Amino acid sequence: MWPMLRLIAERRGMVRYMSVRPSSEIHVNTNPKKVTLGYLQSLKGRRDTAITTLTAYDYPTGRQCEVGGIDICLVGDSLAQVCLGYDSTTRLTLDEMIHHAKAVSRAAKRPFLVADMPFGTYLESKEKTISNAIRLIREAGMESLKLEGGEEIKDTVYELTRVGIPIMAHIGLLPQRHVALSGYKVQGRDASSAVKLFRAAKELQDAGAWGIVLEAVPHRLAAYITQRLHIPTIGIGAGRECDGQVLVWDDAMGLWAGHQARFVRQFAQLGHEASRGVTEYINAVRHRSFPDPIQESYEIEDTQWTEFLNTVDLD
Ligand SMILES: Nc1nc(=O)c2c([nH]1)NC[C@@H]1CN(c3ccc(C(=O)N[C@@H](CCC(=O)O)C(=O)O)cc3)CN21
Ligand SMILES: CC(C)C(=O)C(=O)O
Repeated sequence: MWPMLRLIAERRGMVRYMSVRPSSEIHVNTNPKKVTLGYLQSLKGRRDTAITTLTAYDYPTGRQCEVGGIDICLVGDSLAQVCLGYDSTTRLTLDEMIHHAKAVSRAAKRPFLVADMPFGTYLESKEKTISNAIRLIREAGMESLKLEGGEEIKDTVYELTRVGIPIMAHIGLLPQRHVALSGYKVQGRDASSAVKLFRAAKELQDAGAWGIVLEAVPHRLAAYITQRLHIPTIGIGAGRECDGQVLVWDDAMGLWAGHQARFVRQFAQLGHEASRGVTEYINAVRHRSFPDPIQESYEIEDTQWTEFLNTVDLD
């Protein structure tokens, strides 16, 4: 856009969120080929592009990710809250996760598919963890699994990686531990907790994680971690220096009516649109303008109708 036009548009709030960089310089993967770990790794440290991730919970959201060209579809355990109406992700069962992840994998073929291991499914024993992980890969068609936790879960990450299951780590704000952490709070805001997070990131990388989600950490810390790891970082509330970004589908699309974290930006207002649609539908039904007798209804030929009436009149 011409600088003058941009200025006018900016003043009118039309390009509030547009990058200052001309879009021609931004690398976009238009390759319809399957997103692989190798491709994601190749995006590490790239300044001219970023790994795009959205959560998906069912066939339609998986389909939108597929068609829109999203790199990673995450079947996050936020599923518990945004789709199933539970008050915490800790309520989600493995069977519920598998049921939804299956639907996503039927829809999203090109994106790399990652599912959260639900709370408690990777804590009991090594054997139980591996058999739960195998169900998510075999039954649900997932390609990788995400685990919340710091250096205390590095052995689990190692064991799963060793049997050939690609693992994504997740540090910072850990929603599965919201009770232990006294709520959903930004992590790594003081020097000692920042050190812990940095060390955890390195340990998880050494344990074999192929990538790591950084949730709700100061952007300077996320940038520091990103620069010092050789695996991609995917941020949520972790600033723009991460190798990629992730948002919850319902947050990004304006479908979530509950609490919105500071890091949420709505890229569409589907909730408003759906409310408008419901109201319009109710009005049309009550005013008997729906359905239209020609466009939205079916005919029976006059001769058939007469024959019908003659037949029933005889009864
Ligand atoms: N709709 C939705 N979006 C999410 O991102 C999300 C879920 N649900 N459910 C599971 C977890 C929970 N998450 C959350 C929930 C709340 C905050 C939050 O309110 N954070 C405060 C931080 C305040 C502070 O420590 O200063 C904020 O105001 O951003 C953050 C992440 C992320 N996940
Ligand atoms: C917010 C993302 C990273 C997540 O873990 C989830 O959707 O559960």
